[in-house]
Amino acid sequence: MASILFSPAFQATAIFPSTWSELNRSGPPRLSSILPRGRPQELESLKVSVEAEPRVTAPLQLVETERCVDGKLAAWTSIRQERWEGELVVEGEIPLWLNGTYLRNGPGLWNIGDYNFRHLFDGYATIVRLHFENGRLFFGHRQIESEAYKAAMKNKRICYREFSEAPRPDSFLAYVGELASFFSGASLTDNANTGVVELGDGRVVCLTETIKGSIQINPHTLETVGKFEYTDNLGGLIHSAHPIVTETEFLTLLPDLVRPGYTAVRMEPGTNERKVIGRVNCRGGPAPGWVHSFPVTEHYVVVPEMPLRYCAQNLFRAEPTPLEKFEWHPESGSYVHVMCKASGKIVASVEVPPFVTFHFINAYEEKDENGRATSIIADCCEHNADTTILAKLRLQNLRSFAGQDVLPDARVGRFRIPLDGSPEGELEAALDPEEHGRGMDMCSINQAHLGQKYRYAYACGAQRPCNFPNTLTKIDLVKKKAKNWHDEGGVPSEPFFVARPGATEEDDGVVISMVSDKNGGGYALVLDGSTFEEIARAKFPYGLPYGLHGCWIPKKAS
Ligand SMILES: CC1=C(/C=C/C(C)=C\C=C\C(C)=C\C=C\C=C(C)\C=C\C=O)C(C)(C)CCC1
Ligand SMILES: [Fe+2]
Repeated sequence: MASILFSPAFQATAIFPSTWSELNRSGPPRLSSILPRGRPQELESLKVSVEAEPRVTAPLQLVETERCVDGKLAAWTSIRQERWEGELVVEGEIPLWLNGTYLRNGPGLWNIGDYNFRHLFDGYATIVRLHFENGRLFFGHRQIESEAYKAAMKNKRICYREFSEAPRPDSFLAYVGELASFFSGASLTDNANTGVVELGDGRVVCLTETIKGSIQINPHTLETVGKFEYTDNLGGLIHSAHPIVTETEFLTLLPDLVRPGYTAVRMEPGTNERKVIGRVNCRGGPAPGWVHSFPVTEHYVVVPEMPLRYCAQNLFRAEPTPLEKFEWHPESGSYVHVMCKASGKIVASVEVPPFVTFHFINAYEEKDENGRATSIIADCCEHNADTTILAKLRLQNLRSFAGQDVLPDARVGRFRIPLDGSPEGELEAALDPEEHGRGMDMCSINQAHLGQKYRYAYACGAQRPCNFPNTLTKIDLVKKKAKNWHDEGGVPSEPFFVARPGATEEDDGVVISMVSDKNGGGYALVLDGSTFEEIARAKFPYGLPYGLHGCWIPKKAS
């Protein structure tokens, strides 16, 4: 019997489903008591009993090096337990107008017992919830119960093809029992670990790049509601991980791996049916370029075709390949296509310099004096056309930082796409990348400026030397300057901007992030959107794995 002291901050409901406990037999100790509820300030220091479970020589053990231990970044370690919920003690002041829920999704479990996954993007999804209510902050996390996760828990081995991991054929066949499935989309994962969106009708859906990996959750309990089934017959295996979601529509791109091209589709709130807006054929290469995200303007869908292209063989290959599911084809050219949202017609298709991006920031139309669009500006987090960032995100590299500056340079890549029929578009840095330490990814903007002219972007930048973006940066695209926030030795996740209700200035609001600190712990962070100064933080009961993307669900007016 061991005991640890938790600060009064944590009034926990600690729940350990048998699957988790079985999986991590030698893992973290179990909280055996359920702590009282009440204002944290009113609670005494709580002594929580923990019992270490007997170590067994089962195939599934949480390996010592994978554990979230003090003094080691929790960002690259598996989540400690399947779920937790409680109130956090807030240092500083959360603005009283900030009422609602920030949900953040990401890969949080990178091992099945002593079997360790290779890549950041392989982990089974962990959804985290920060609920803000009248200055108070409630926190929770939970595993998403995808088929891939449930099968791994049940069979104690990986059963579906993840980003860089593939099951041994006998694992999947034993699970699904059909030879044909191994070579079809059925063996691909539904591990919805990449993002989370609230649809216009209030349903909350976790996403990854497989269409089958669209999973509805309950935003209050984080419970998995079930698979989000699309009722149309559009078929296909993959879609962009980042649909554009507003109160009135859900837009996404479906890459066509058979006849290389992209179909843009729209789904209306209250329905599960995607309708085709239009299609564009690829201009180069054997397969469509990877389209993790794409931007829109008021009237157009911008379809990027990057030379980092899907590779159908790699999707079904058992052995890891250098670029995972992709191949680099610089000779195939790089293009940007512009599709009219109303008619589906292609109004521009230009060749651009080579680029590598996961995340578009925003796009807008530049207009002439008659209000006619003359060109499109589209901004993205651009990795200097260098694919090495994918390998840098392997867990072994992330976990082995020894002070060398190994993070490849990135910039805000600004495309200018002429709408006058010119064959070429431009791509340049929107500001000197030194402003943000030459690190640039995981961006957000004020959503009121989606598809519109905008001035500010929030992202993760770098303070070098580093092996991963380690700052939060606020970029002023007009002054071409950045304000940077940094906690030495820490790793912050996507800075998410939430506008103050009634605000008239673009940066009037807060920026929410979650930070893994150098001591193995972590905290929720709230920065002022305008000054970019810290206004509040709240320590988590333990450090969390790195998360990818979130969404804000404002408190509904009663
Ligand atoms: C890509 C395919 C799949 C899986 C994709 C997944 C699970 C996630 C992709 C996440 C990305 C691209 C995140 C990017 C983050 C960038 C960072 C943090 C950069 C920092 C550098 O500065 C499936 C689902 C396996 C299917 C096939 C295709
Ligand atoms: Fe993403």
